[in-house]
Amino acid sequence: MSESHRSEFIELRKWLKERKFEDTRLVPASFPGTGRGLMSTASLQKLEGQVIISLPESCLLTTDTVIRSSVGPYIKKWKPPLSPLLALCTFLLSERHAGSQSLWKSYLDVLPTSYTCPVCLEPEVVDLLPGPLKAKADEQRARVQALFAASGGFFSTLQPLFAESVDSVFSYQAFLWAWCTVNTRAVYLSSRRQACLSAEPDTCALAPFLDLLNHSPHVQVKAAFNEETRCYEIRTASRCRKHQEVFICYGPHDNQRLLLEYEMLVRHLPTADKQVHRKISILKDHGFTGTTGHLLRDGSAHMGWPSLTKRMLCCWVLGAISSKFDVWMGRAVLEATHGSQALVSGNRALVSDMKEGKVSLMSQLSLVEALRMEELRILQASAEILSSSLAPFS
Ligand SMILES: C[S@@+](CC[C@H](N)C(=O)[O-])C[C@H]1O[C@@H](n2cnc3c(N)ncnc32)[C@H](O)[C@@H]1O
Repeated sequence: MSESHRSEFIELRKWLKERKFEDTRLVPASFPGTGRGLMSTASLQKLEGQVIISLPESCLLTTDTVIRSSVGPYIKKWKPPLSPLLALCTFLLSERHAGSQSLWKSYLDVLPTSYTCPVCLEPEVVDLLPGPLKAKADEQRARVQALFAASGGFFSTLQPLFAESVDSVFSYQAFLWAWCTVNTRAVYLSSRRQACLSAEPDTCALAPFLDLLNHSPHVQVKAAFNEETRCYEIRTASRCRKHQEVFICYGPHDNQRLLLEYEMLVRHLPTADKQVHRKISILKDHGFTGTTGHLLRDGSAHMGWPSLTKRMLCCWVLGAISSKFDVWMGRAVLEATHGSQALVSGNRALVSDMKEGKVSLMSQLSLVEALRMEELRILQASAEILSSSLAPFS
């Protein structure tokens, strides 16, 4: 359903037009599976390298924008220098506080008000995440908390800019919102270097409107800043029909997207595999040490949440069963896969029970439930593949 009639999107269009961006081929819309995204109003034919969106430099929010703004002089003075990420977060919070006075109001008004990034989840929800994701969530939370704690001194220097206490403008909750905004929405720009910022890579830019594009692993895109047109351009090699959602591919760096990648690995199992030895060596790198006993111990339910990576790599190896080694490894992994399915089903049931008791955590628990469902489907698919691969040997 198109959302272009909503007042915030009408304002955003005006704002973009003032900055020389006009595009009638893409409109904001809400989709049943992916939520808010961009819909094509015309058929986008498969044309190698066709530009689907071209956003002028003036619309991009980069550290240049930050340095030129009211917080710029404070950033320039602060030692040791701020990281580019902290500079962007500071700007977002300062502009959000400025409200209707902000030049970026039209963009800020369409940003999500809350996020379900692992760092925002309640600890009791994080505990329900699959093991590897929980470890990443814990690490991410520690990193963000440390960054916030280390930034208090700088935030206090900004007091002359605000009528209210900087503690409320730059509260931890506000900081989390800004951090998640940058982390979930920024596009990659080739590195620049601001003399007044730390040497960490300065590669993030917020790209209003363009950042409404959702991810699909099934499309091929190229995204880059075009030095000639001075626009950030996305080119696609994928077809999109009229009134359908237009996707881009965010790449391999997004945690949740990694699950989707595993699914693709299952679907694209090779029928004949010439690289089985190489794959076995990869398996070993991932903890399968090469004897049945080790494999069972490592891959069975005893270890809690067996890593999906290991399981998927096993399936990959078993795309061609060429030796006895493959057969016993396959059987052991199949057994472990069945054990994991039971564990994942149990965890999912636990999440469903919790949802009934904790209405306030509903959206967070729904996310965990979706992840667990995904995990279950992957395990079921793995078990099916393994069973059929092993059938000739039983
Ligand atoms: C760059 S924004 C894309 C626009 C976003 N949906 C919005 O409403 O502002 C990235 C965020 O969109 C959501 N997203 C992107 N691709 C998705 C997908 N395929 N399915 C569900 N949510 C998706 C995730 O919350 C992600 O953090």
